[in-house]
Amino acid sequence: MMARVIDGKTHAARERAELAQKVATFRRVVGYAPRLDVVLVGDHPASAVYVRNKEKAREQAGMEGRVHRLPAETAQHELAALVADLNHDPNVHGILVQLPLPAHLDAQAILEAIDPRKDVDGFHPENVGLLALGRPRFVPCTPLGVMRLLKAEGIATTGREAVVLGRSAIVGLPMSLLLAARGTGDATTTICHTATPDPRAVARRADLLIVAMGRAETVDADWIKPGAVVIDVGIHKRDDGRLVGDVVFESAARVATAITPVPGGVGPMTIAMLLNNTYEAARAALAHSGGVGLLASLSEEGCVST
Ligand SMILES: Nc1nc(=O)c2c([nH]1)NC[C@@H]1CN(c3ccc(C(=O)N[C@@H](CCC(=O)O)C(=O)O)cc3)C=[N+]21
Repeated sequence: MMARVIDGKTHAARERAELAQKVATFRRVVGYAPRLDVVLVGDHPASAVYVRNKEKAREQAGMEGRVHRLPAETAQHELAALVADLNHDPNVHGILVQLPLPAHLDAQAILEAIDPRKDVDGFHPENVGLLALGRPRFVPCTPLGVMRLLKAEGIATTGREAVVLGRSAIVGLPMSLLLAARGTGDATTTICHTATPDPRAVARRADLLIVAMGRAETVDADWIKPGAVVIDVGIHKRDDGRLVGDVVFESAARVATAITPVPGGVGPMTIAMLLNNTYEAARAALAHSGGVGLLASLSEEGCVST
């Protein structure tokens, strides 16, 4: 029996359509649209593609935004100055600095310079801390997208064994926090990383296996308990141009009960969640600036946060 293939593209399209409705109402009631500004430094080829995809999705959702393209040799203080400008611009609700940054720049310092209330990536230490404490504000888009995908597919996590392969700050760590969180994942959650002696043996215990190790086509059928759900967060371009994940899809799909493909799995959900976070940032900014009456009108129109 081949696994069911989880269609992230369709789920993401539905998420974006629902968001577009909320954005249209927001614009009508409040008089402007949520705005996401993206900062792209240099000409990393994959980043250029991702940023273009984000732009397309943002426009389709009816949201405002700009892309700030800076040359690869931009200095730390120049990038920091742009971030400060965006922090202070009341028309900008969400800020995303595309990673990776060129090697001479200190990415951590830049991420910490972003106003945490505009940090729609959820990478600022304040937002990571809130998530760790079970009081999430902005949750990183990829793990949030995975949780939405599981929910939409009717895949329960409560009381199940979840294994996360990878402990990165942008995927593995927040993914583990969400899976373990009370009232969110409620799963028994294990993290495997580069110091785990036998990650395959641990992976094989998983009812739900999240693969985010950043190594092309590494996890095959031998890593998977029969009937497990497999979520592949990896994305790599092979020499022949083909996109692949961290999972050997054909092999894994023979053992799993459901699996995400690459492309068309987690990636499209990531972008949809980025736009959702930006909408929430705009709502929160409105509340903060005393737009209580307008917020009430939004709620009456059914635009409640989820
Ligand atoms: N500050 C920051 N925030 C990010 O969220 C961020 C980042 N930097 N740097 C790079 C990674 C990667 N990432 C992806 C988003 C969408 C797809 C996506 O839509 N993938 C499509 C295919 C895209 C293609 O055709 O190349 C798919 O999987 O179907 C992939 C990868 C966000 N990232």
